[in-house]
Amino acid sequence: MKVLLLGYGKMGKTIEKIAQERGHEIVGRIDVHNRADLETLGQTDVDAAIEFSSPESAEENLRYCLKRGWPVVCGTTGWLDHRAEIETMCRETAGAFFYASNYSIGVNLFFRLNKILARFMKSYPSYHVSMTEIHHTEKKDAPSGTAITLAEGIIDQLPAKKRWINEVEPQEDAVPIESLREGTVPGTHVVRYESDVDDIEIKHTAHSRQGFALGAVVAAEWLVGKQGVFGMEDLLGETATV
Ligand SMILES: NC(=O)C1=CN([C@@H]2O[C@H](COP(=O)(O)OP(=O)(O)OC[C@H]3O[C@@H](n4cnc5c(N)ncnc54)[C@H](OP(=O)(O)O)[C@@H]3O)[C@@H](O)[C@H]2O)C=CC1
Ligand SMILES: O=C(O)C1=N[C@H](C(=O)O)C[C@H](O)C1
Repeated sequence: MKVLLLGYGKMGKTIEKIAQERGHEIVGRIDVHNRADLETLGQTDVDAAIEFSSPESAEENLRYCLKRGWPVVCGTTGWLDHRAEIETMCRETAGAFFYASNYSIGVNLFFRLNKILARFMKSYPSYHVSMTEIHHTEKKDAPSGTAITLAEGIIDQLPAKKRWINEVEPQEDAVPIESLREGTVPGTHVVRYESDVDDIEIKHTAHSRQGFALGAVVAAEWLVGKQGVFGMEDLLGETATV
């Protein structure tokens, strides 16, 4: 597979290594300084683009890929106010777009566990839900995309919770998300239910970026030849061996 990397930072470089180990060819490494190189790539030079850039640049990059007819896997967080427009453009152009706030298998299992736990906790209103996410100090967005997906899973299950807030002070109708930025932490997420007498916590700790990068490459392999808007539920429904 001929892979175009849009965003060549920490994730772009980790994805490059894994893609090459899996036998793929990297046909472009685009960052903020060499965007003009995109114009030199022809329609058939790219089988799949993998977009891990910044909250400010993702939407433009995605529009560009869809315009060029390149299937695109996106992992960038913090741009989702524009998600509906990109999904519409994908359908209108008969393109292929895959998005996940987190590509690691472990986190996607954690998403499921989070929903199951929230469903249980619905019957125990004396427990107060809150979340903490910890990431490296270079992270641009807060809360993390993963934390937002977890909060959405809780809001789906707990009728009293209508929204998330990125602050620690509790509010009756909100899931509070605390965002901590420490050293080089790849990504840690904790969901907590606290009562006067005890606490229940579930936690996912990424040890490196390998899991995110492998998931993104597998998603690109899966996306080639498809049309539509996809996410991890579509991929994991079919793949047990990632
Ligand atoms: N979904 C998932 O599983 C994961 C998602 N992420 C998300 O991926 C994104 C990238 O993370 P990370 O690699 O750590 O960040 P980095 O800051 O290390 O890398 C971002 C890269 O994007 C480049 N960039 C900036 N603007 C543009 C542009 N207009 N076109 C092309 N490239 C551009 C930057 O260039 P320059 O350095 O020159 O500014 C940089 O090379 C973040 O949003 C992060 O939250 C991260 C891990 C997992
Ligand atoms: O910026 C990061 O590093 C990460 N971002 C994603 C997010 O915002 O959830 C995924 C992972 O936690 C690492």
